[in-house]
Amino acid sequence: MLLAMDEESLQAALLGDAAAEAPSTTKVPDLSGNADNGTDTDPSFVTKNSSISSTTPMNRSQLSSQSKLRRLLYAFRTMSAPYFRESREGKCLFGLLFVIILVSCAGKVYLSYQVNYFYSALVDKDIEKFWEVMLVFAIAMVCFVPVDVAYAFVQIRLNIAWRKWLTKRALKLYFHNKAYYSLERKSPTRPMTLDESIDYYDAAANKKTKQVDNPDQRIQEDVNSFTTYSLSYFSVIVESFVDLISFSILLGSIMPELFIGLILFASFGTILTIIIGKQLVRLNFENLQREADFRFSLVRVRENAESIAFYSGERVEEKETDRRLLRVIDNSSLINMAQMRLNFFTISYNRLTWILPLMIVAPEYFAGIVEFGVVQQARVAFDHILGDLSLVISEFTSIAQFSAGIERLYSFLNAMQEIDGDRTKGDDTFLQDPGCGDDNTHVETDTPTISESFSTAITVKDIELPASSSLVHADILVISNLQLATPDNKRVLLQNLNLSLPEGKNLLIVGVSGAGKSSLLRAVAGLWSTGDGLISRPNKEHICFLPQRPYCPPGTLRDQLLYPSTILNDDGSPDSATQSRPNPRDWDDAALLSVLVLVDLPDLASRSGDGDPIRGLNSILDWSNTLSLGEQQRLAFARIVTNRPRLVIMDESTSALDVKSENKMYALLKELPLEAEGASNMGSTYISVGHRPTLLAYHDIKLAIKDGVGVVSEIQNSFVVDEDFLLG
Ligand SMILES: Nc1ncnc2c1ncn2[C@@H]1O[C@H](COP(=O)(O)OP(=O)(O)OP(=O)(O)O)[C@@H](O)[C@H]1O
Repeated sequence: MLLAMDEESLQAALLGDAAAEAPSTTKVPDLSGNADNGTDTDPSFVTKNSSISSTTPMNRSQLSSQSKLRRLLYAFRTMSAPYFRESREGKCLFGLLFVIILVSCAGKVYLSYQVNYFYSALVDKDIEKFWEVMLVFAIAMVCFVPVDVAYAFVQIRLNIAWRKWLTKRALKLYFHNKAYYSLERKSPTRPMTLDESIDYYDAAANKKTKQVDNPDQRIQEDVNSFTTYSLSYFSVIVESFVDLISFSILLGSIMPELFIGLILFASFGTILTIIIGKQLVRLNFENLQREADFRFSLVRVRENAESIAFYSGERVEEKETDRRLLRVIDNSSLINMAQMRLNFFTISYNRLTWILPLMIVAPEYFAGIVEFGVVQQARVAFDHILGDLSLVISEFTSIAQFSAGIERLYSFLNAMQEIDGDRTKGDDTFLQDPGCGDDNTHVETDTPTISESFSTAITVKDIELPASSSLVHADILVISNLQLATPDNKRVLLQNLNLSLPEGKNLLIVGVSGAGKSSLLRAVAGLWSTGDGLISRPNKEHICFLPQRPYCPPGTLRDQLLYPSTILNDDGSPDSATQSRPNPRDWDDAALLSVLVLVDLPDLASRSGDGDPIRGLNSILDWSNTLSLGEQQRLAFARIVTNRPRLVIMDESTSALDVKSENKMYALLKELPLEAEGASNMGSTYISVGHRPTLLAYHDIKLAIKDGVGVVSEIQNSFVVDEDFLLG
């Protein structure tokens, strides 16, 4: 039982010494992140474990091991406390659950006394007493049914509420300041080779990097198991504690020798279980990771089904999924072996508990020292105390899974905290609500790597745009002394770039493939910040980015047309995060159908609605796989019409269109009246990245990127295909 153990042996058991256990060929993820050198790299633990540095090498493993349990408890506390601090419902349900558990325990103790009377009445053939006890049993049964039902109900209700809160909070943190993008950028390019993947995940587990794998699994599965396990352990621990105290008093008073034997027996069993089963924690940690990797490989196939089918790449995919499956199976076999070793012990231990109390009590009964009823009562008390003291033995497998889950979830939430430049670090702010809609334009995605080449990051600032009546064409984009490097800081893509773009003038960015054109757009969007310099551009509400690969969110055709202004609150008002965008309600069916005509998709709605265009607007399809790439690109232009941004930034967003359609889309941009508040009466200003010479005709200024240098020039004659296109 947790309470009866000394901390050192318990933590050693729960977390194991992974490094000692590891076979020499496999690196084992160390759950503490400090096994290698005794230095904890997680800043949130530094002050707590600062004593480690002053310890002698002999004590280091002990201390390191001790910090593992502390780390686990610390992670548990920082993840669980915010909910109960913030939520009134959580506090009430928790209090109610606690009271119900106490009532339930009191009932059990009371009934154990009745068991004593019951058996004594049987042995004495005391009919009156027998029926008296039976009546008490009947009343108790009626009274305890609602208590037991309420127990289960409140526990599940609290679990649902807590899971909802924690998942929503994790999602908020995940989406705030584009943490989802930053986390993904820190992940390796998939698919990895088996060895690379092991190295990568070990690095993540050791916190040498801030990489976290499979955030989807952590949000969907790990949060759920964290709340479920936490509550069930809370119930079990409170129950066991009350049980232990009351039955210890009972057994100690009626049979002290049995009580002492029991304590020794349970302590011995717990320590041995921990020693035998400690490997299970590490194996369970890996199990979660490998299962998620396996699932991810299948999701990837589903998402890229057409490309794989064209390549006939089934064998490659099958081999890769097989390899990932094998990793799951290998680990499952190891878990099975470890479980078998544990079972050998626990099953023998449990069998022994059948005869042990009888062996101790029988001599006293035969000697006539105690009555039969007392023997029974002692047995009941023995069973209870043994169950309480053997909690670690009986629950070891699930404790191991719980520990692995805590570690995974904590490292995920911690990575999001670290990545988000807006968030202050510390226990009190760990799961703090980041608020909504006020993301920093500057995403600190890559700050940790900057120091190698740059002492500062690129600064992105919002420009205040003049109102529509303004005759002066103010600058809509200003780039000053920009140095841009790749996030890994290995390559400088742009040096000393200066550029001003007045509103109403359109910019074309050209250069060979890999020159850094898309990267410049990423810097303007605030996604990449490795480098130096200043970028001033309008607030993101006034910008629309059309990425190289069109994106179709899940939803109706209407949602595709309005994205990203599709969010409405429950009362029908626009979401506060997108308030400056047009209200989706302003776009009725007829207006949306006319937008489809504008972007050359006149029959899309009726096609999608089996002849009924209104039905088509509300139909939900897998748009990415239903529409051709060119259709998806035209749909992206439709979003510009509905969202009316002041600045449109396009990354090869007409690459799949024929020249005529391309011309039509650009003409649309030039003529598009801007209705958004404060907009000018000229069309949208746009910036394009592209390789086609035909694009020259739609732009006024050209930025040619070559060997890290950007040259800005006016486009004089769009009919001359200049050398930037021919030579790159
Ligand atoms: N996450 C990343 N980490 C490191 N390097 C990257 C990353 N993403 C892109 N790069 C590299 O940065 C360079 C510039 O990429 P970018 O996408 O800007 O090229 P581009 O000029 O838009 O090319 P294309 O015309 O082919 O789209 C490329 O060499 C690319 O390999």
